[in-house]
This record gives sequence, structure tokens and C-alpha cells, in this order.
Amino acid sequence: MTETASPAATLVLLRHGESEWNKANLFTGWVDVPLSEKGRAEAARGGQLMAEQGVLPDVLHTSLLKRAIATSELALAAADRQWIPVRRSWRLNERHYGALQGKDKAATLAEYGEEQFMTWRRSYDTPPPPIEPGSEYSQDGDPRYAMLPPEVRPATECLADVVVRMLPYWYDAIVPDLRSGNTVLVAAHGNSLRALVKHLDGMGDEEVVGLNIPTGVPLRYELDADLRPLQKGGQYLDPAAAAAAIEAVKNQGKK
Ligand SMILES: O=C(O)[C@@H](CO)OP(=O)(O)O
Repeated sequence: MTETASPAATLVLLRHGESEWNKANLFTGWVDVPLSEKGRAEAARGGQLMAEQGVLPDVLHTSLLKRAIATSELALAAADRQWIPVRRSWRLNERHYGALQGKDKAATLAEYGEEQFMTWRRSYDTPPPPIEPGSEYSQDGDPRYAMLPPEVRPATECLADVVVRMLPYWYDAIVPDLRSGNTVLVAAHGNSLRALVKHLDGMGDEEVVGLNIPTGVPLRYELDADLRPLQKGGQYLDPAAAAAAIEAVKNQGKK
């Protein structure tokens, strides 16, 4: 397929802007932390980019976490698209970071060393240790997950687990919107979007280890009739900002 083929659908992926815990360099996962001031500005800038480049979403899908929800609201406000329909799902949540949730990334790197630290952060199939039920940063009793049977409620996840729990939502909720010819905005998280990009781009388990998604820069995928990307990797609406933010994500922990 060449770049000149005409797209059948447009998908826009948006990782939330910087959160308070991104700023503080803490592992976050399912902990529901707000955006930082910088993150709010990134989200609005993302919406401006969409408006300037005529990438106007018809429908929105978000996770259940307020950093993604607030990002989508700020971006859509900047693009004057607050009125579009929205659906939310836990299946778009960030990867559950298990016992690392709430821990300082630099301190974790210093305590466990680079290899273990990067295995927990980026290996495809090694999850961090599970979170202790009832511990400070577990989501026990959180009403937004009350409908989930215990066997699907994660206590930790590796990226392979995220692919498995994210894909049913892709096929059942997002694909029908794309098939209807909509421009679809997905506002989610670093690792849930890594799972989606892996699927879209047909990346191998090794290849995805090196993939990092920047905060707040919309990533547009033009898809063909089979919902395959016309261009592998899609196109960031601000490539220079994306490149700088990707470096920042890569180097987290190494102060
Ligand atoms: O802490 C997290 O939940 C994620 C995203 O911020 O971090 P990482 O990039 O280390 O997987």
C-alpha cells in the first residue's frame, strides 16, 4: 500500500498530558492521578493541532482514568468538538503496575538496577510483582471497577496482558466506529497505546520493547479498508515535540 492510497478511516491516538505523578517520576498504572499544569497545556495544544490540521474527531473513546478523560476534554475544547459522543472503558486503562504503583522510578532503578528496572518497564511478558490487596495504591473497592469479576481485575500486568484485555474493546467498540467512516479519537495511556500501536503496526514482541509514546501529541493513523495503517507508525501532528517527549519518557528514572 502506498501513501497515496485514500484512507477509509482515520484514527487519532492521544496519550494524556503530563500527570502529577509523571512529573514526580512515580510509577502510576491504575492510580487515578490528575494532570499537572504542563499536562493541561499539552492537552490543549493537542486539540489546537487537531483543529489546525483539520483532524476533527467524530467520536471519542477514553479509559476510566481522569488524566485521559481531562486530556480529551481539554483537547476537544480547543478543537471545538466537546459535543461528540464518548465511550469509556477500563480496557483502555494504563497497564496495572502491580506493587510498583506509587514507587519512585529513580529509587526503584537505584535499588534493583537497570536490567530489572527496564524488564519491569518495557519487557513484553514479565509483569512486576502483584500489588498487595488493601495496600495504599490498590484499587480495591473502587466503584468504577465494581462490575468486573475478580478474575479479570488485574493485580499486575505486563504489556502482553494489556494486549489481551485491550483488543476486545478495539474489535467490539472502536472498529465499528471506524467502519462507519468516523474519525475516532482514543485518549488513553503510554502502555495501553503501546499495546494498540503494536497491534496496528503488526510489531513483534521484541520490537515493541523500544516503542515509547509521548504525552499530549496526537498521533494520526490513516487506515485502509482492512483497517491497516497506510503508513506504519502513523504521523504525529507535531513530530518535533513528539521526538523530544519520546526521549523524556525513555529516560524516566535516570535523573
Ligand atoms: O507509570 C506509569 O504508569 C507509566 C506511564 O506513565 O510509566 P512507564 O513509562 O514507566 O511505563
